[in-house]
Amino acid sequence: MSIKITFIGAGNMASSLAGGMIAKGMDPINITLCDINEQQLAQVRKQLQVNTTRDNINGCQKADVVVLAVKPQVMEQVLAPLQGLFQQRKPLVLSIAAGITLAKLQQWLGQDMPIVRCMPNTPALVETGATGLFANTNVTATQREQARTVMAAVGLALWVENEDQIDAVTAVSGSGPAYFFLVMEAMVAAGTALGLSEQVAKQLTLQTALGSAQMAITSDVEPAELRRRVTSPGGTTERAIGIMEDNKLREIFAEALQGAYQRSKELSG
Ligand SMILES: NC(=O)C1=CN([C@@H]2O[C@H](COP(=O)(O)OP(=O)(O)OC[C@H]3O[C@@H](n4cnc5c(N)ncnc54)[C@H](O)[C@@H]3O)[C@@H](O)[C@H]2O)C=CC1
Ligand SMILES: O=C(O)[C@@H]1CCC=N1
Repeated sequence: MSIKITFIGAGNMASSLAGGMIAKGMDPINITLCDINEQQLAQVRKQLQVNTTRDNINGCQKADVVVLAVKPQVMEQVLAPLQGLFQQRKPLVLSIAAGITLAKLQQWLGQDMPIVRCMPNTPALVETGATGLFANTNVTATQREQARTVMAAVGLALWVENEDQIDAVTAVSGSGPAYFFLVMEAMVAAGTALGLSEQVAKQLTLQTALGSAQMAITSDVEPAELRRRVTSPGGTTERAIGIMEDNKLREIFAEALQGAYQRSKELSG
């Protein structure tokens, strides 16, 4: 990939995406990260050997693709000074901000800008990210492929059918790693309470998470059936799953994801 990519914002997500792209073979010389925080820039320079700048306009001068990776709350003020340059150069803009609609981005950058809303997640850092994408009508077929290729460099990249589904993607996979990390935390704590050392409980938990995901991904069988195969009648799993069902685990997930979906909508203001 010899396209030039600039990230506005050099935080968690930008460094995960840039790190994943470099791990996939992209030359860091073609990657620029912009941030107002010099410490943040020093860290990514050291970690990734990318170009960095505190000047967003300067950082976007040569970019073919600009990834908007600042918090949704500051997006409007960050984009205002960039509108002139973007109108001249028309780079492909990928926004990863939760809840910021294409309508808002077009209002801030120009109605004719090619923009793709993307919702990645942090496992992009280890090339196992999951991203949902939706493009506005200014994006050409070549640019669609460019956007997909950028995100596919760090994992699964899927187009969704309409913009509303990006909020659902945010609830499922954007925020999703945090749900699994919480489950890991809870299992390690519970295993430790049962007498295992924290280190052993952690290793067993993480390997179990990895193995379960691997099985679910590679098998033709549905997760529900894989679960049943672990659950011997009258056995230990049945007892544990029964307690989870009695405590309404499914309802908790339904409510939690509905909350994330609603919050994604609220962030669009
Ligand atoms: N963290 C996650 O798991 C995911 C986050 N997102 C989205 O990614 C975006 C970034 O999130 P994080 O990386 O977690 O946030 P972060 O807080 O780690 O990074 C944001 C960076 O933007 C910088 N910044 C603030 N004002 C700036 C300006 N005027 N010019 C340049 N840089 C500026 C901050 O200094 C900070 O380093 C958000 O919009 C979020 O909704 C999307 C998917 C997953
Ligand atoms: O929590 C958030 O708002 C962002 C979006 C998805 C993951 N992190």
